[in-house]
Amino acid sequence: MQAKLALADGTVFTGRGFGATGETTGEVVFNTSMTGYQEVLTDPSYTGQIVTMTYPLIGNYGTTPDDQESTRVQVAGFIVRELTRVPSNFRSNNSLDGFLKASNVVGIEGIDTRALVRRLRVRGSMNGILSTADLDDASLVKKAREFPGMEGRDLVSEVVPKQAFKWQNGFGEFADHVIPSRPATKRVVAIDYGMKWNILRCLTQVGCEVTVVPGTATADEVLSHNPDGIFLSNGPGDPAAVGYAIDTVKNLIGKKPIFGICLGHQLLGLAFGAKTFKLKFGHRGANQPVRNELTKQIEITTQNHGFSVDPSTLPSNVVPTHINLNDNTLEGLKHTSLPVFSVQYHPEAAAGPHDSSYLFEDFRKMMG
Ligand SMILES: NC(=O)CC[C@H](N)C(=O)O
Repeated sequence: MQAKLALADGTVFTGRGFGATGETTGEVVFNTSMTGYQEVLTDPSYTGQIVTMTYPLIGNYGTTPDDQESTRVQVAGFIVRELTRVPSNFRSNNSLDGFLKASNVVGIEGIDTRALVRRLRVRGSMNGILSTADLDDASLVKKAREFPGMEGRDLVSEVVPKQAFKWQNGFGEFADHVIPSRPATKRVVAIDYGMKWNILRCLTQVGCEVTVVPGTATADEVLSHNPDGIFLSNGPGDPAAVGYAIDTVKNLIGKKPIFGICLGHQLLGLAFGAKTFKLKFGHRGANQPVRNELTKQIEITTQNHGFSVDPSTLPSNVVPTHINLNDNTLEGLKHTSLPVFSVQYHPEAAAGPHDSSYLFEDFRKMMG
C-alpha cells in the first residue's frame, strides 16, 4: 500500500505503508541506533514524534514482550529504509510489522531515509505527517504545517501512570552480568514523567526497593513514602512547559538525595533556576560520545532528547559534570554541596552501551 511522508518545508517522500493504516502528525526526528528499535518505539519520551531510523534495515530480530520500555508503542509514527520481511530470533513472538499493526501505529518503508536525515540535520527537526489515507501532496503539507510542534507543550500529563505502584523486576538472568543484582536495602521513590522501564530494572538491580509515583505528584506526596532517595525520570515534550513538576523538584532539593535522567535532568536544571533551549535536531541514538568532566573518561552513551540545559545559566553551586563531544552541550550536572546529580543521557541504555551504568551505583552510594 502506498504511503506518503510530508514535511512542513514542502518535501514529500513516497513509500510503502506498514503497521497500521491511517494518518499521523508529529515532529520528525532521527535515531542513529543500529539496533533497539522496539525500545525506541516504546520509549514514552517519543510521544508526539515520528521517528526515522538511520540504519537501513530494521526489524531483523522481530519483537518480544521482554524488550518493552513501557506498556505500548509511544511514537506517533515510524520510518525505515527497508523493513525486514523474515525476522529471525529465538526471543521474538511478533514481526515489527505485526507489532505496529497491533499497536495501531502507522509506518512507512522504502523512502530515502538518508536524504530525509540530511534535510533534518541541515534545517533542524521539522513537523511532518505520515499517511496511507490522504495521498495529496498539497493537502499533506498543509496538515504538516498545522501540527503545533514540541516547544511549549506539556506532554508529560499524557503519559504519567494513573497511580503509584511498586516495581519488582531486575534484569533477570538474561542480563545479570551488566549490573550484578543485590538485595534491596534502599527505598527509592521514582517520579514517573514517562519512564523507561530499564531505569527501574537498573535501580532494582543495584539494591533499591522502588515505588513509582505519577509525575504530577507533589513534594509532600513523594516524601510521604519516606524514601532514602528520589529519582526523576525521562519524559516527553518541553521541560519548561511542565511547571508543576519543576515546583515539585524545587521543593524536594535539599530534603533527600536526588538523581535525574534526561527530562529529570532538565527539570532539575530548571528548578535550580537555569534555562533550557531546543536543540537544532536533538541527540537520538546509541553512539553519542560524552566526556565525564570529573574523571576525564569518555563514555559512549544512549541518548534521546531535543531540549538541553544552558550551562551558562546554572547557578555557581551547580557544576557541569558531563559534556557531549559532538556539539559541546551539557550532558550532566551536580550540586557542589547537596547530594543531587543528573545526566541528560541514558545510563540505563536499552538499547545501547553500558559505559554509564556506574551512575546507578553512585546513586546507591549517595543514599549512604
Ligand atoms: N528522553 C527524555 O527524557 C527527553 C526529554 C525532553 N522531552 C527532550 O526532548 O529533550
